[in-house]
Amino acid sequence: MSTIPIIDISPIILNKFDANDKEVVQKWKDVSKQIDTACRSIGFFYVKGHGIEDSRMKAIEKASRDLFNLPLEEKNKISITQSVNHRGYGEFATEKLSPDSVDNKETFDLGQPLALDHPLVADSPKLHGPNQYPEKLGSEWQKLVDDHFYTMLKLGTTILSCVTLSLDLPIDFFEDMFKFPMCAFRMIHYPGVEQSGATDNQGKVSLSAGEHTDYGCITLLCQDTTGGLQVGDIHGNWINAVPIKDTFVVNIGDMLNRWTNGIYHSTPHRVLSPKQDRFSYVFFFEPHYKTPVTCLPSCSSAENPPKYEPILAGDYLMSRFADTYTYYKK
Ligand SMILES: O=C(O)CCC(=O)C(=O)O
Ligand SMILES: [Fe+2]
Repeated sequence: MSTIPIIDISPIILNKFDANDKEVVQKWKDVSKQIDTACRSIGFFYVKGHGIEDSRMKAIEKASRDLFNLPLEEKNKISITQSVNHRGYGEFATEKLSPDSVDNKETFDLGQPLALDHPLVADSPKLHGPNQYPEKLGSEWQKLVDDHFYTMLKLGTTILSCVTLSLDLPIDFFEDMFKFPMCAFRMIHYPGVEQSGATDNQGKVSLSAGEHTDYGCITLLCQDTTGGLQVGDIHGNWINAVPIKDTFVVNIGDMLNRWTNGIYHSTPHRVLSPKQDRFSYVFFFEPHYKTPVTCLPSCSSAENPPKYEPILAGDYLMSRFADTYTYYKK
């Protein structure tokens, strides 16, 4: 059975990349190699030594409980179904990660707030623009989640730099593409259910998030101590991505799989129905809408020609959302 590697990224968190410092370059290469190996095999890894403080994650946990504890009427004032750019609160039964079942979860999505007159918003209003915040929780709440967005953006950028190094691309290759990104920070609440661990009469286990692959580039997940995330390996086994203190679970999404011509694996995963309420905090790391996702220069050869048609990153995400969100089909 495969295992999900734990990668200590502290050497690169503590040493900013500097092409003129051989020792530092070697540290970056060592960490990048481990990340690259995981991306080419199981497509999932844990990162530790990431520098994000436990106190921050505790504050985020409280912020998420405060949000989900609000009355439904209050939460629905900022419903994602009323948002033109996919931000805000998602009620139960809003999302279907697998076509077989509706997910048993509620969500809150937030991105980089851009003013309506920003050129990217004028051009691509479906995934760029303002956020919706719960008015009742005030400006402190808003500041905390906005700050967290930028903290996670920085971590995502660091991991992408490792990918850049591993794939022999110029170090600034992705820089402009991620300046005004479509990244989303998402809080998820899965309620505890009685049938946790049970199977139906066809032997199917009870799920709160159906089997799926992620749509974007890189996903960074912080989960509480409940457990339930499972990752599919190439042998058809489900591996438990058990909660490990002070780590993020990182995985590759379909967009990076396309970009790398299938070299990096976007791996199916799912969430078992928990016995008790479970909370997770996910950062989806994506470039701006107009980014052309075209086979990366180092990922094709005469024997391995590009497998996928070029597509704009935003068009790709939108096509995947259309398959997932029940409200998009109204
Ligand atoms: O909550 C989790 O552990 C996983 C969530 C997930 O896979 C997703 O939202 O794409
Ligand atoms: Fe996922």
